Amino acid sequence: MIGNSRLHWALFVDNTLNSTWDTEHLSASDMQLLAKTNTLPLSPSSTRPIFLSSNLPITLVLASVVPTQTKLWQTYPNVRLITLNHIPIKGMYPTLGIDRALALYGAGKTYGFPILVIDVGTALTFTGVDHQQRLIGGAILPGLSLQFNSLGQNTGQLPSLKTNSITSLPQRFALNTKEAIQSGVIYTLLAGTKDFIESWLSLFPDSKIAITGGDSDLLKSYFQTYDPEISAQLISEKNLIFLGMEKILFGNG
Ligand SMILES: Nc1ncnc2c1ncn2[C@@H]1O[C@H](COP(=O)(O)OP(=O)(O)O)[C@@H](O)[C@H]1O
Ligand SMILES: CC(C)(COP(=O)(O)O)[C@@H](O)C(=O)NCCC(=O)O
Ligand SMILES: [K+]
Repeated sequence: MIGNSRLHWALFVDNTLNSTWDTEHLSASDMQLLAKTNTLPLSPSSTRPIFLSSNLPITLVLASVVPTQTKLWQTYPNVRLITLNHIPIKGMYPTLGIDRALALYGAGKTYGFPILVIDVGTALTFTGVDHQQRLIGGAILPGLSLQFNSLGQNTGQLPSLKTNSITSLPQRFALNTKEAIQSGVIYTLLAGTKDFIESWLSLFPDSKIAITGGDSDLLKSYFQTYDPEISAQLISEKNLIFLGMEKILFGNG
């Protein structure tokens, strides 16, 4: 899965999700080497890729929301691209992100329909589907890092905060710059997310709510203090997209 911040990898063995890891986006020259040697990167995103090779031909199944990266990866041998046409959800609009459709399908098949998926990634998305597997719709806003970075990059005096520097809920009425940014971004995100959840539950009272993405643990931990009742309803699953892929590729579930 090619996301906007990084690559998310999963190994499927015997038609089953076996393991997952993340790497950085690859360069064109890395890509040429991979294609030539029929190898794939196996490493955490913080270090330089090392390469996994196999004696068996590996089929690479690709889903992407980054067209430049999609183009690069299509030079790899044995590559299959997953598109919206493969996803049995009704009423999807043509430009819906494939990551949203896969996560929605993975979540629905795993926990049941209807379901609302909250993906706290580069962008933060809400995506909801009803009992009949029909897309109801959703919303897109900047994710946590994007909000912090846009403040840091577009002002003269504000620092670009890192999400990992914030471990607990900040003081709401802050008396320094760093905490004022944390308070503004986080309390607004919590209030907005709560409002989307309540609005969804008023339409589908028996719906499950699943949360995924790079900053989902962080958002869920803030909710534990901010609104324990909502927090208890959030099903955390990092692999929603790959559960969706598993079901589409192998019909599991
Ligand atoms: N090790 C990490 N590397 C990059 N981003 C991370 C990491 N851990 C948490 N994050 C957060 O996750 C966000 C990206 O979300 P994620 O769902 O992983 O990516 P994508 O949007 O590429 O699918 C980043 O903006 C960052 O705030
Ligand atoms: C909204 C997204 C940018 C989220 O991407 P991500 O944060 O997961 O990298 C992606 O799903 C996308 O490009 N969607 C297309 C527009 C839409 O879904 O309506
Ligand atoms: K994502």
